[in-house]
Amino acid sequence: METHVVDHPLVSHKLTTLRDVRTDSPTFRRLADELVTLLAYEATRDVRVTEVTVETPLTPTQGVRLSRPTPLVVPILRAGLGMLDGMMRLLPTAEVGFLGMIRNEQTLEASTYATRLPDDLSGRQCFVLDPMLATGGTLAAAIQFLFARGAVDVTALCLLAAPEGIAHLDSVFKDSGHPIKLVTAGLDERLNEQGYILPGLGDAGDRLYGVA
Ligand SMILES: O=P(O)(O)OC[C@H]1O[C@H](OP(=O)(O)OP(=O)(O)O)[C@H](O)[C@@H]1O
Ligand SMILES: O=c1cc[nH]c(=O)[nH]1
Ligand SMILES: [Mg+2]
Repeated sequence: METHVVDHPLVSHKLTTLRDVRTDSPTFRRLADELVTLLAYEATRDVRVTEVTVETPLTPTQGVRLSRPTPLVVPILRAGLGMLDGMMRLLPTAEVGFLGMIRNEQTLEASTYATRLPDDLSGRQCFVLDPMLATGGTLAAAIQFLFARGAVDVTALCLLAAPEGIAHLDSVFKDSGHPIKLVTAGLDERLNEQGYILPGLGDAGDRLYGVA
């Protein structure tokens, strides 16, 4: 899997404040939104475009427009919802599918409680949004849903990733023949005994929306 850790002082600054335990929910939501827009700029570097001719007030010239079918953006509920607006700001014509997934706190197994995706994703570029890549179980299952419906390539945007999660995705998809890309604001050290990313930022869903 191609992994891109965005190295930019604004990204580091916003991520540091997200990590801070004193950052309240309204500030956390705003910073996550801003950070995603910066990640989205990197994540869409290979978005497919088609050459077109456009008339300026002076003369025709060559340019590009986003190709059809439009990309599909898939936030993984709940915490991925906190990344949706920031992504759509850069890709306003994208379509949005939804996956509701939750990780069992004891077994760390991911399960799916909601699926609202187009049936046919043939030829679609997909962007999956989930702030935390921990064991990788959630993201692996989400990506499998997309490939099963015919998606051709998948880019995951995560605020933070753990080495264990990246290794898991590498092993699950190594023979899949499908390109997968990860764009993240930070690659952290490891998981703790409860499967939380260290140093991390805690439970992203709780910090965005409160304890459910
Ligand atoms: O890589 P994994 O080990 O699978 O863990 C990562 C998942 O855990 C969190 O979701 P959570 O289950 O807390 O649900 P929430 O978004 O509703 O809080 C997070 O948003 C990821 O989806
Ligand atoms: O550190 C972690 C790991 C999984 N999910 C979170 O929200 N945070
Ligand atoms: Mg959570």
